[in-house]
Amino acid sequence: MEFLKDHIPPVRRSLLSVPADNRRALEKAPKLDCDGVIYDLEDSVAPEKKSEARDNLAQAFSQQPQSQQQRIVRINPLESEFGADDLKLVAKIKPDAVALPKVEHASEIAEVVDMLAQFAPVRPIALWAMIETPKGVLNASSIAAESKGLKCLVVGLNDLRKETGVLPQAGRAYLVPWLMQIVLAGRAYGVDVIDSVFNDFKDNAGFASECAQGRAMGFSGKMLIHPAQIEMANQHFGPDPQSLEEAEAIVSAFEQPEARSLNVINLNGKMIERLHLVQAKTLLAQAAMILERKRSR
Ligand SMILES: CC(C)(COP(=O)(O)OP(=O)(O)OC[C@H]1O[C@@H](n2cnc3c(N)ncnc32)[C@H](O)[C@@H]1OP(=O)(O)O)[C@@H](O)C(=O)NCCC(=O)NCCSC(=O)C[C@H](O)C(=O)O
Ligand SMILES: [Mg+2]
Repeated sequence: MEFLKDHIPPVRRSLLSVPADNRRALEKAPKLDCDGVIYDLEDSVAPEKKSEARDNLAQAFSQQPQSQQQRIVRINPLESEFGADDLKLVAKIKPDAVALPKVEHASEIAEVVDMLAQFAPVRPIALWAMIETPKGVLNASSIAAESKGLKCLVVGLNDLRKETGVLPQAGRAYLVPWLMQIVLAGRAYGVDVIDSVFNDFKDNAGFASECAQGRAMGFSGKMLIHPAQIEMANQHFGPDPQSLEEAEAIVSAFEQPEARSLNVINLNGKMIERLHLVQAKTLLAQAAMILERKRSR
């Protein structure tokens, strides 16, 4: 896997949102098997608790300076009375990324990048954008194309439903065109795409079917609200045994001397090209990363 070493896309199957004012949840989060934690200062924290929530995060990060999980802090909008203080905290605790809610234009990302460069000039912090308003969806491609430092688009369907009047329905039929627009925008510009939260955390069948749909649509993972959703998200968005077996077979087939100078081969009645070899190697590398993380826990 030598050639992939610096290019393995980060694994983002499961991203658990944790309200930063909830000390119990903050304590639990680092021990959970999710790929990332989104520490929320925005909608899950009441205005009078924002300051306490920031203090909690400062304490949590100082107690655990490194983490196997990707750590993302979702701040309040910059134009709100809380945005600037949130960003100062981000500059101090240095998470892996800062998530900006309700992004509608690339200029909002640029503004955060500039402010962070002032507060924390040494190490740039990656940006994630929540796409959860009608303008956000319409502008998803310019947001992805023009935002330096942007690594992820995360869909927020609660806000999008609120803003558009689309009803929550199994199968998300009326939302699928917008979801695909966001997937396409991200993929066109090398920005990862994460599917929205599923609110009914006791409905396992509904959640499983939405994970399967999100995976089939091309999302890399799902934002989660409850620890009970982690395992299923990991299963649906992670490499399954059959895909791993197929990936091994593809790698091995291209290693045969007779395949070395071929760009296309017949593998058990299926056309396989070198682009499938790249996909196979990426999958195997991600699976190895997941295993390694499990072992070192
Ligand atoms: C939804 C919840 C309020 C439910 O909480 P609770 O009633 O405490 O659930 P349980 O009793 O089932 O909890 C069992 C234990 O698990 C811990 N727990 C629960 N949730 C979390 C969590 N998110 N992270 C870590 N740990 C968690 C409880 O503390 C219990 O532990 P124990 O005491 O040991 O038994 C709650 O799950 C919750 O607040 N979830 C997150 C809400 C949130 O972050 N909202 C913002 C993100 S959603 C979003 O972004 C929408 C988007 O913007 C959009 O527009 O769509
Ligand atoms: Mg929202």
